[in-house]
Order: sequence, then structure tokens, then C-alpha cells
Amino acid sequence: MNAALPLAHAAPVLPPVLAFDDLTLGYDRHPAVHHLSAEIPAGALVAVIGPNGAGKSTLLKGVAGELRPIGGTIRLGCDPHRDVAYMPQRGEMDHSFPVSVFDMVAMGLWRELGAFGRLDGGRRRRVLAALAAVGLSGFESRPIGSLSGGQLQRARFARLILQDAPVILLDEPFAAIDVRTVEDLVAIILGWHAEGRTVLAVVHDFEQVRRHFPSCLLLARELVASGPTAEVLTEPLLHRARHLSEAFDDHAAACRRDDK
Ligand SMILES: Nc1ncnc2c1ncn2[C@@H]1O[C@H](COP(=O)(O)OP(=O)(O)OP(=O)(O)O)[C@@H](O)[C@H]1O
Repeated sequence: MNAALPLAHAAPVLPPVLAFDDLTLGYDRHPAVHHLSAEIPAGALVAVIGPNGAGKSTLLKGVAGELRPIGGTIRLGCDPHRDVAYMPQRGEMDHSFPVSVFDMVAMGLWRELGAFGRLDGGRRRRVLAALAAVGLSGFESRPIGSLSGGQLQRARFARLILQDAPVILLDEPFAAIDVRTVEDLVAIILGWHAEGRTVLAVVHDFEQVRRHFPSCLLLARELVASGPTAEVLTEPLLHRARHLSEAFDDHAAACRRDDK
């Protein structure tokens, strides 16, 4: 599979730098990510790791603009609406949506097309190229409800390819899919990295992290560590993350620290 194919016409990749400054994110004032300060260099390929409930999905939602910070800031060196592509965790909705694979993937052109844009010949070819890149040629008219979990994840990646964004956020892209699909999706992610895009992915499988992700951000509500994978994915730091996570009081008010 050649993951780079449909991106050959891609616009020049912007050099965004993503930075978190004392960032607190949460729900109804209950913090899920605490006082996080970290910088993600442009073009980095970062695995966001940490125990269950550590705030990984919450952090991605914050960067995607779905959650407003309770405190602190997210600095993004590009337009959050135009330049960030976000793939949330797979949910029931994805499968039950009554559209064809072609139409679902074509939604990746939404920002480019706007509400009334036309899917002309050139754009239709781009949709077909994205489907080919994820190994779904021939599936165009299939209802998405008829796809297997792995095929659906391939279609979601094809939609991301069309979004053509310099910053890509992936929440558990490899959850509950077969080994072959994981390998193909990893190849696409590595292609994005080679093109200079900035990719943050929530990944639970540490073996995959070690093999494919040069950098890690280890969360346990607060930042435990971030940097090169070999320095972050260590037993003492993972132990610290587990310990912090277990000690966390889920019913705490807006913040346990009284200095902020
Ligand atoms: N929509 C929501 N409303 C209220 N609380 C939420 C919501 N989403 C997440 N939380 C809470 O925020 C905390 C962090 O959740 P989050 O999903 O970000 O963690 P995570 O690290 O992605 O976990 P996992 O690995 O289990 O997916 C958890 O205590 C969770 O219950």
C-alpha cells in the first residue's frame, strides 16, 4: 500500500507548534487534565499514553477545540478549525450512520467544499485515491453499516487523508482491529510523519509505541513526562503514572492545588 499517494497534491504542510501552558481541561468544572505544560515540536509523531482515565481523550478534545480550557491555554501555530483533523474513538454512531462508504469518506472534503460546494470530477478522483490508499477500492457503494470494524477504521483513515491537515489527532486508532489493518494504518501514520505533519495518537499498546512512535507524552491527569519514547516509556515513570492515577480524587472540585 502506498500511503503517500493521495497526498501527492497536498498543500504545503504548515509548521505548527503545539504548546500547552498550565492547561486544565475538564467537565462541569471537574478537571480531567491538570496544569499541563508541554510543547510538541512541529512534525512530531507523539504517542499519548497513560492509565485509564488519565485524561488522554480529554487532551485531544481540547486540542480539537471540542472542550474549552478551564484554565491555562493551548497554543497552536495554525488555524484550529482548518488545520486540525481529529479522529475520536470509534463509537456506535460511526456504524449506524446510513451513508455509503464513498459519501462517508468524501466528508473529509467538507472544509474545502463548504455547505454548497460540488463534488466535481477531480474531487471524486481524490476520494477514490484515498479509498485505494486504505485498501478499500471496490467498497464505494457499500453502506458503512456493512463494514467490519477494521474496514470501518480504514474508511475513517481515508476521510482523514482527504482532510489533508498539518495536525492530526487520533484517539485509539488501533483499538479492536486486526493485526493486518493495524500494520496498514501504521504505514499511513508513518507516511504523514515523513511528510512533516504533526501527529498525536492515543495508544495503549506499548509495543506499538516503542516500535513506531519517536516521542511520548505520559499523562496521569497531570503530566508525568514527555520526550523521547526511550526516556518516557520506562517502568519507574509508568509506575508513577499508575500511582498518581490511583490517588486521584474524581470528585475533587475544580482543582486540588490551591496555588492556581
Ligand atoms: N463527557 C464527560 N463528562 C464527564 N466526565 C468525563 C467525560 N469524558 C471523560 N470524563 C472523565 O474525565 C476523566 C478522563 O477521561 P478520559 O476519557 O480523558 O481518559 P483517558 O485517559 O482517555 O481514558 P481511557 O484510556 O480509559 O480511554 C475520567 O475520569 C472520565 O470519567
